[in-house]
Amino acid sequence: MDSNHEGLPGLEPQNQENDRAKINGRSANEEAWHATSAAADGNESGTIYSSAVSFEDLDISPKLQAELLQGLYVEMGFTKPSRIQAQTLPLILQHPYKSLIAQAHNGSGKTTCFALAMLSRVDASVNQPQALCLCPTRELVAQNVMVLEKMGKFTSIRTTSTIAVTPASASRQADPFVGP
Ligand SMILES: Nc1ncnc2c1ncn2[C@@H]1O[C@H](COP(=O)(O)OP(=O)(O)OP(=O)(O)O)[C@@H](O)[C@H]1O
Repeated sequence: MDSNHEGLPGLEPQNQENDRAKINGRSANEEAWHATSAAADGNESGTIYSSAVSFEDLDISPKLQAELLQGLYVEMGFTKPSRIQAQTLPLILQHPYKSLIAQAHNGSGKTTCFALAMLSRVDASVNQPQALCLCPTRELVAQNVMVLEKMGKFTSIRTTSTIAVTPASASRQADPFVGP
């Protein structure tokens, strides 16, 4: 978030963000996305890496480019990459592929970074699992599957999920009175 924002008196930082988002009529996620996107438009070009101004700038697989751009524009409703997307996607999509650890604010668009990378780097003509996304919670599994299905809607790529059942999670499921 913009570090120049004055804090709202009497609120914790997280509550201040939520409150500011409510005042602007946006969800906290939307607010965060607008803030990071605005920063990307500013004069913060100190990076040694190239960054993408548009989704067309990216090395999306030529075989899937039209379908994935349709997914991004039509299904997801995006117009241009957010800052974290602009900075990371060229690294993930360009040969030689790099391993990447990235950190950015909640709601800054990180999911698209790995979702688009997974969809672009699989070979849709090969009918076998080619990309694996490990998630720490079942809610994130559901959220990521939804994004992958929407973004990949115009491709023939299929997404499926599996949830590990541990003794602890199995006993929680068996007892309806134990919390999530
Ligand atoms: N390039 C973009 N243009 C417009 N909206 C976007 C863009 N990228 C992401 N969004 C939207 O911003 C919201 C937050 O994106 P996303 O969930 O990918 O962020 P995140 O960084 O993964 O969040 P979290 O840290 O909470 O998991 C979503 O509603 C998503 O559709």
